[in-house]
Formats: sequence, structure tokens, C-alpha cells
Amino acid sequence: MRVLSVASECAPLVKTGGLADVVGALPAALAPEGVGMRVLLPGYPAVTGALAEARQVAVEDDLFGGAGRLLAGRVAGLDLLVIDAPHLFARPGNPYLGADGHDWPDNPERFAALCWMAARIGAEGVEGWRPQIIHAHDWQAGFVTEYLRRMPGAQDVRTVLTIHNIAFTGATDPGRLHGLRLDPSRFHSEGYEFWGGISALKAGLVGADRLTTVSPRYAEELMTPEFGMGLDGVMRARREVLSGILNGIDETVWNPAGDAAIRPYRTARGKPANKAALRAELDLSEDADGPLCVIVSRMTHQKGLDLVLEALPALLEAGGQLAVLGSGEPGLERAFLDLAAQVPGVAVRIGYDEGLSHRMIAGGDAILVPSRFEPCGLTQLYGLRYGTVPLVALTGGLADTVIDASPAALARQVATGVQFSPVTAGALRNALTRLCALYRQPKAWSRLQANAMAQPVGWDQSARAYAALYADLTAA
Ligand SMILES: Nc1ncnc2c1ncn2[C@@H]1O[C@H](COP(=O)(O)OP(=O)(O)O[C@H]2O[C@H](CO)[C@@H](O)[C@H](O)[C@H]2O)[C@@H](O)[C@H]1O
Repeated sequence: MRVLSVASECAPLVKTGGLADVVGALPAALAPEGVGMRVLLPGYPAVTGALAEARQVAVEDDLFGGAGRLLAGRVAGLDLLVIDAPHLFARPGNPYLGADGHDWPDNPERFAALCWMAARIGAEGVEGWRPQIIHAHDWQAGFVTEYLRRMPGAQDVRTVLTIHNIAFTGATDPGRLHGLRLDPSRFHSEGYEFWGGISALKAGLVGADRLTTVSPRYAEELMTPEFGMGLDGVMRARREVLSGILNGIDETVWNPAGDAAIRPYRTARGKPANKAALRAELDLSEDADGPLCVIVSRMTHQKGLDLVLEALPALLEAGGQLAVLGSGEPGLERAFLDLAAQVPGVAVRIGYDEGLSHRMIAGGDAILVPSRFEPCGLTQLYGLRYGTVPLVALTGGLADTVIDASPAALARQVATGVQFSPVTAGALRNALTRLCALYRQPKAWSRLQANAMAQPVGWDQSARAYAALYADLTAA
């Protein structure tokens, strides 16, 4: 099976969040299922710089305002196709934002170029390889289906769109329609029109043969006004082709027994050494006798970190501590830095730090993920693997991957963490109190840790689900 994966980020080359992890992990996860997946990426400096021996496999004279070429090469085990178009992608830093923290004004054209090249590969192939399926991720790959419609030779290519975050719709004003090479006759409510504007995500949602999202629960939630962000009607209309396939994690990168960033361990008995090291690194007291809770997160409204600020006394009063690693909204960054300056049991690091994220997940007793919505979530999965008990909001993939320590689940010895609902500061406060009480019962706590570590969080099952989806699609 030949599949072209199309995305705006891909670990380990360029990452701002979980999308990159998934796009980077899928090719290796799917290879044993007989899927040969190539990944098409924009040629940001971090990507072209990593492509040592690239082959030029196509040229495009007019790629939305300048010439571009398509390069092919292997990096970190990935079979990459990269769009080298300096007028669009040769910019430093974050893939989406300029130095002023605002979106690049030409983002619609930049990612339209990604979709255009994907459709061309679908129509013509490269080096004798033509995909049977194009698997697009999020709004940046939303226009693929629009462009495929107008490319002769591409009618047999099937399409899948995966929603990692419906909050980003790739919206722009209708004045850009011609510049974006869109068919004006499809600017209507059954097409890519959305609230009077253009939405790249909606183009993909109405046009793709199959839609997936990254957990079964979020697939259901997307069809409700509360979570659909105005697109719930579209999701309901397409419910027949929508499914939820849970993300896995890369079990070689996130492996407590072989993690070079930590003091490796096979059972939770190895955690205290990591906790001591983390406390020393973050200047947190050795004397606190409650759980050390960690957070590794983008700091946005989605992630519910403001609720932690409110609910924190419940943790501190029980002798707990909090360590936070993240970056994002300036107001939240400032609030956490202020908190750390005032409260001895709290340590905050603003920035993006892969090594520290491993040390925090190994050294923490619990990991907090209080998201308002969470399509899947990866850090609670890292927590499970590292015996770092997840305390999560009862939503999306968090609901699907953690088993709450209810009396019944504790009695049956199947609990892996703590869940709370509704997603409010009050409910989080109660959950923190419950977590601290469990922590004071060594037998129950050890059981939670062991159950968590035994939970399957790899890609096996989900890779089979994607392979089955592809097979179904090409058989149709
Ligand atoms: N400061 C920091 N330093 C180091 N590492 C950091 C970091 N901040 C975040 N990370 C890392 O970035 C990733 C975040 O992934 P998540 O899945 O938790 O959320 P995100 O909202 O980005 O992803 C979206 O896409 C993914 C993939 O489908 C879905 O799981 C998710 O629900 C959806 O919102 C994790 O690997 C985490 O460790």
C-alpha cells in the first residue's frame, strides 16, 4: 500500500506539538502492516538543513508567488518529500509565526502550496511512485481534496483527513479565493465556505473520503456543539465516514528502561531516584511529603492550566509540589512564573525542552492534564508508561486512555489514574485531594503505578486500525 502523509510538522525535524509526534511515528508504525508511507513537508530551514543527500524530483515554476522544487531524501528513518520554496518556507523559528508572535500573513498560501504539491504527487507520482491514498493532517493539508479534483490523472487517489485539533480551521477571507487557486463554484455551504469566509479545514472535512480523529471519544464529541467549534453540523453530516483511532507513543523514545535522559528503571521502585534528581534540578524541597505533580504542556486555553492556578491549594495543603514545563500564551506564562516566585512548592520552566520533559515525567509522582478538550493527548500516555499517575479531565482521549481510581476500579485492581468532571477548578480541587489521599496509601499507590506501566500505549493496535482503513478505502 502506498500512502502519502501530508503535514505541516513532523518529529524529530520540526515540532510545535503532538501533531509532529504522530506524523513522525506513523511511517514506522505502519511499515509492519505493509504500508509504505512517504511524508510530504514544507521545506523550513530545519527540514532542508537535515536533508543531506536530497534528490530533486520535480519542479514547479509558479508555487504561489515563486518557483519551487520537490526534494526527496531519507532523514531519521523517514522517507521524506520536501518542498523547497524559499519565498514561502525559508524563515527562521516557529513554522507558523513570525518573530512578533503573529501568524505569517501568507499562511493560507504557504500551506496551500503544501496541498498543491500533494495533489500533483497524487496525479503524476514522483520517481515512478504514485500514492494510492493521500493522508492529510489538520487544516494545513485541508485543500488537498480541492486540488485533486482539478488535476487530471488523480481521480483514483483516495483521501483521509485526520483531525488533531478542530480549533484551528485555517480560515481566511474570500478575497483570496483566486490567489489560492480554489474553484469559485465550490464557495458554498456544502464546499469550503465557512461563515462567509474560506476554511481549509472545512474543505478537507467535506471533501475527504474518510475522516479520522485521534480517539473514539473525541470522534463522538466533535459532533456536538460543545466541541465541534461550529463544525459539528459538518461532522454529523459525515458521521458515516468518521472514526476515532487512538494515538500511540513512540516506545523507543519514551521507554523508562532505556531512556538516556533519566536514571532508567523497569519498575516504579526506580522512580524515587529520578524524583530526587528532579527536585534538586528544580530547587524543590526534599521535605514535602505529598506527591510531586508535573505538567508538560503548551500553555493555551485548551489545556486548562488556569484551573490549576485556582485548584493548587488542595495540592499544597496536602504537602504536594508542582513542577511545570511549557510555553504559550504570555498571560499564562506570567501567571505561572509569578506563582513560582511566591510559592516554595512550585517550580516553573518556560520554554521548550525535550530532555527536561523526560526528566519531569520520570521524576514526577503524577502528571496533570486538565484539558477543556483533548483529541487524544500524549503526555498522559507518557505518564502511564513511566508509572507517573495521570490525573486528567474526563474528555476526549483522556477519557479513553485512563481508568479512574473509583472504588470499583480499585477493588478490581484495574485503575490507572484519576479523572475529574466537569472541567472546573472545583472538580480539579476534589481530584487533587483524592490523588493526595491515594498517595498516602502505599499499597494502593503502588498498584496504580504498576497498572499504569502495564497499560498498552504503543502503536500496534492503532497501526492495524489505520491499515484496515486504508485497505477498506482502496477496496471500495
Ligand atoms: N515545553 C515543552 N517542552 C517539551 N515538550 C513539550 C513541551 N510542551 C509540549 N511538549 C510535547 O508536545 C507534545 C504535546 O502533545 P499533546 O498530544 O499532549 O498535545 P497537542 O495539543 O500539542 O496535540 C494535538 O495533537 C495531538 C496528536 O494527535 C493530540 O494528541 C492532542 O490531543 C492534540 O491537541 C508532547 O509530546 C509533549 O511532551
